[in-house]
Amino acid sequence: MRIVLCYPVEPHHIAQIQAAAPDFEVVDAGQERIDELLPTADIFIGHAKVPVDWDRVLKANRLRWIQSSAAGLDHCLVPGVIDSDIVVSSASGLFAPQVAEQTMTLLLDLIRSQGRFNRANSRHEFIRLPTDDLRQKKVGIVGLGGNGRRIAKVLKPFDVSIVATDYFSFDPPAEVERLLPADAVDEMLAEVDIAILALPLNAQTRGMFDADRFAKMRPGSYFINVARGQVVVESALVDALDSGHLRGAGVDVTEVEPLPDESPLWDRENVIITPHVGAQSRWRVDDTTVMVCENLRRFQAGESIYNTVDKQLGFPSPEVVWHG
Ligand SMILES: NC(=O)c1ccc[n+]([C@@H]2O[C@H](COP(=O)([O-])OP(=O)(O)OC[C@H]3O[C@@H](n4cnc5c(N)ncnc54)[C@H](O)[C@@H]3O)[C@@H](O)[C@H]2O)c1
Ligand SMILES: O=C(O)[C@H](O)COP(=O)(O)O
Repeated sequence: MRIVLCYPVEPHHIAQIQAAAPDFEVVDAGQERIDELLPTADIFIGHAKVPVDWDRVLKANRLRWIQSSAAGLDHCLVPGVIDSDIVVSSASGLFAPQVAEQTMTLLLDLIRSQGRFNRANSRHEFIRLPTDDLRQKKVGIVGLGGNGRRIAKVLKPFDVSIVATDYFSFDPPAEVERLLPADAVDEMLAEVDIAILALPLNAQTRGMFDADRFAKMRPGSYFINVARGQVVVESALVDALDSGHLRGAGVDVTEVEPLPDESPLWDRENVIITPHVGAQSRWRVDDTTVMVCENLRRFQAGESIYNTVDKQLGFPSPEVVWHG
């Protein structure tokens, strides 16, 4: 039995995984050998950044479990995998602390005019501009999973009120005043000053923030995306910024990555861009390995695996999300 992995492990992480699954051969494919080695895997752990020939993997008929090292599963939930018996689990919630910090970075930079100050600083200009305030704002979080909940927890002490939407119905944490169903997103957008996207990319959410949806947002509101760029029709976001309907946007993810040189999102003082670094952390690989080892133990014991997804939905239910 073979585990093939491709997240950036060091030898001590491999030793940890080997100890958790002594009967398995553990092979570090890196990104370079992933396409070659995936058909030989019983378990795959990682996030392939290179094209994978999934037909070949499915034909080999060996793979039993994909443990994604990313929360987003758009890299592996292809139709053949969805229709197969392969179990798929995500890294949902694993990066919640750093995604929440990234959200705060984008939000505070935007509201406190840091984009303008950075540009002025690069010209050695000491300008004093009025800024906006975070306190007393109403925030709407679209997707109250691992990331959304942590964002709510970190935001609340800034004296904001928070509402959210989610696909599932559950008792929200104390920081969230009201949890609405996913299809009430327009109702929520009409009442908030800041919308934060923390939902997965799937067939239902691709292009969900288009011109009609941006028009539902309150005039002068802010938009933050720490989810996936393709949930947004970026030309519609640009139009909403150009018209002044939106006051600003902070994006860690964009429709095309890297963001093309000619994108109108560059060079705007009211847009803060970070290069998809929401999951980055000095502890990322260590934390991932802890979850991987616990899930390996559960897999071998025939117990339920954290973050197992209903493959038709593409995301895990709140009861199984990993909270560290
Ligand atoms: N910027 C980054 O580096 C970064 C890091 C981690 C995750 N992500 C993205 O963020 C997403 C969320 O991550 P997570 O760890 O919180 O995952 P998660 O699975 O814990 O949470 C996703 C939540 O979204 C909800 N949801 C699904 N469809 C919805 C809809 N139409 N409207 C409202 N809610 C909906 C789900 O019910 C779930 O509670 C991931 O799928 C990934 O694409 C980005
Ligand atoms: O979905 C995620 O977990 C993040 O977007 C991280 O993606 P990455 O593996 O490319 O950093």
